[in-house]
Formats: sequence, structure tokens, C-alpha cells
Amino acid sequence: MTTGIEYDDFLDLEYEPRDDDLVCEFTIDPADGMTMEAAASRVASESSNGTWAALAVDEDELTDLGATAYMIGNDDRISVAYPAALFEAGSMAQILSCIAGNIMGMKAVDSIRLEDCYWPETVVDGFPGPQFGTSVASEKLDAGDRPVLATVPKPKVGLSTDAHVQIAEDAWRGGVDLLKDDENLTDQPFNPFEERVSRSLAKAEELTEETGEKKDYLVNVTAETEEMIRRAEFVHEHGGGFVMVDVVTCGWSAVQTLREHCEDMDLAIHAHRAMHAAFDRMDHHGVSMRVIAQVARLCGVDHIHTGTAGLGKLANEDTPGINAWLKSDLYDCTDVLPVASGGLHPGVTDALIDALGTDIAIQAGGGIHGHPDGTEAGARALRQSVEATMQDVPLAEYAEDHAELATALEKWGAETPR
Ligand SMILES: O=C(COP(=O)(O)O)[C@H](O)[C@H](O)COP(=O)(O)O
Ligand SMILES: [Mg+2]
Repeated sequence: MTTGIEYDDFLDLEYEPRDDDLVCEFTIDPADGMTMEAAASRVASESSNGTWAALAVDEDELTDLGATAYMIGNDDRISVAYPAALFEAGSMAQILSCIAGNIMGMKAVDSIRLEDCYWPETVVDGFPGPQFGTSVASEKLDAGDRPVLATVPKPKVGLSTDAHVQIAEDAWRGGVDLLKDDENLTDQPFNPFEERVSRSLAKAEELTEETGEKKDYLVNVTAETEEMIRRAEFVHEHGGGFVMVDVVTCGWSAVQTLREHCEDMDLAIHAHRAMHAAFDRMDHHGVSMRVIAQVARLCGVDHIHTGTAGLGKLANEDTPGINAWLKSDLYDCTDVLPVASGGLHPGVTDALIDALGTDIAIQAGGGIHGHPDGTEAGARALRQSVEATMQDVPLAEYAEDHAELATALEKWGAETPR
């Protein structure tokens, strides 16, 4: 006996999602002449098992994996439920090819944005999730209850290895926990990977000894996948506890492979999100940062950049909401430490912690190295701004007997750079 598959089969406003459905919320703008219902059913169809033409299939030869558009809101939002059996366990590439694949370009909608996902346990269980998450603050570092502090040397590329290591030393001595490579610093001749990593990690050990606080390094291992694994092994062999990867430009399959190897080496993964804005910057089309963060958590990164709640130099989606999701219960999946970065300096630390809490990493590049008295003073100023905020003392008051903070406040005040 044959069964028909056509668009109407993918819309059922009475449908109640099952516990093991993956539910996705989209904002859509139907094309001219297309109703919300018609557009919604086409989205559900193309992202699961339908196509533009009606099909007749032998029932005995078909597992019905059709999605159901079951809710159409007043605000151009629709909800689509996908049966868990549609998805290959543990393959983020396959999941995204369904829920954020062809539908992003279909003519039935003028625009479509994947806003949010509700992940069922069956799908989450296919992924490893993070190894450490927020616990890095005490398990791998000595940050305790305060935010983890990190800095990226600036200029972001072009510094020699000597200059890079000197900046690292100054920043660690001044009070940051982590040195971080920038997103486009990998293995270039002016500062080759192996020399940079071996010398910086040796310096981290010295500074750990000197300061009595664990110092470590977010090493950018971004590369073609096999080379990336080789670089992660190099970090491990030289005593590093972290790697950094540009998750969007590398792709999720590479991240999944890296995560697998990091398990054996006890390395935490710091996710830089360069290029995320190509997907999430437009509020009517693409994939939200919220979903990108969800995907990153399932794939197993321990930290991810989620923005500054509007206090930095880059456009941000809902940072507090995304951070709350990263720390929320998700079956047995470990949480993720959110990283605030991009245009931060000591003068905004109080507002930042007020907006995002203390369970974050604060990363400042220009806001440390641009300090009039240099990197060490800049790092001290950032650390002082955190101490003040943790003790509930206004920054200006704390600055009265903390010279580095006073100089930073004089230079930047509480401005939000552009
Ligand atoms: O280099 C920096 C910040 O440098 P600086 O502190 O000098 O601005 C990071 O790449 C951005 O934070 C990325 O943005 P986001 O964190 O939003 O992904
Ligand atoms: Mg950067």
C-alpha cells in the first residue's frame, strides 16, 4: 500500500510534542502570496522528509520521519517538532543539515531565523558535552568565586614571540589567570606556534610559582582537523591545560573530533566564535547566538564567548539569557563557562558583573594593554576592579588607594567603546 507525502502532512495545530521530539522555534516571513500556515508546513517538510512535489511511497518501505509545524504565534514565530529518529546520534552536522539546512534558502519564505531549540534527552545523550565547564575556575585555576580573568595580547597579530611572551609575563604578574591567543593568531612566521607555546607555557609555570596562583594559556589550535589535533597534543606535552578553537570557522565536526581527543589529554576547550555574526547578527534571518551556544555545549566546549550585555565594542544578542541557558540543567550534560569579551576595560567591570554575575570569564585585550602604564598595570587595574565589585565597593572609591585602577578610570571612565 502506498502513502502520500505532501505539504499538508507537515502542519497539525493540534499536535502536542512528545518528550523525545526536538522542538525548534523559528521566526519566519512568508513569501508574497504564502500564508503562515503554508510557509510553516513547507519549513517542516523541507527540514525533515518532504520535498516540493507530492510523493507516493510504499508504506512498508518507509519510516515516517516527518516533522510537524504545530504552533503559529502572532509574532511570526512558529514551532516545529522533529521526531528524534530523524537524527543520527552524536552528529551535529547531520542535525544542522535538517533544522538549519535548505530551509535557510527556500523561496517559500523571504527570511527565516532559527531562534531556539528544546533538546530532548535522546539527542543530548548522543553528545559528550563539556568536560569541565564552569568548574575550570577552581579545578584548573585558582579563581574561586570571582570571574576568571583572561587577556589577549594586542596587536592581535604581528608581535614577535619575544614580545608575546613578555606581554604574557606582565599580564600574569599583574593578576590575570589566562593568556589567550587571538582568533587569527595560529602558526605564522612572525610568531610560530611551537616556539610561542613552549616558551609561553614555560613562563606560565614560572609565574604560577612566583604568584602562588595557577596561570595557564588558551592556545589557539585552530587548523585543518588533523593538524589541530597535533597542536592540541603539543599543548598537552608542554603542560598546558587549555586549547582554544575558532568553532564556527573550523566547523562542528572538527570541534567534535577535538573534544574527543581532549578527553584523553584532560584539556579544556575555549570556544572563540569568530564569524558567528554572519549567522546571528540579523534579527530576522539566520541562526541565533542562543542556538550556536547550545550547539557548542552539546559538542563539548568548556567556555564560549557570548558577548558583554552591550557593554563592549561588538553587537550582542541576549547575553544574560544565553548565559543562563549555558548553566541550566540539561540532563547529564555539564555546564559551560560564558566568556565576556570585546572592548572591555576596568571601568565597566561593575556593570558587567551586575548584568552577568560572577560565574563568567572576563577577557580584556585593549582594556589591559592600552593602560597608560602598560600591560602589568592594566592587568592590576582589571583585577582591582573585580575585587572592588566583589566587595561591593564603588570603583571610584576603590581607586582612591589603588593607583592602577585610578589611572584606568581616568582614561576610560565607564565608556562603551565602538
Ligand atoms: O580580541 C577580542 C577582544 O579584544 P579587545 O578586548 O581588545 O576588544 C575578541 O576576539 C573579541 O572579544 C571577540 O568578540 P566576542 O567575544 O563578542 O565573540
Ligand atoms: Mg579577538
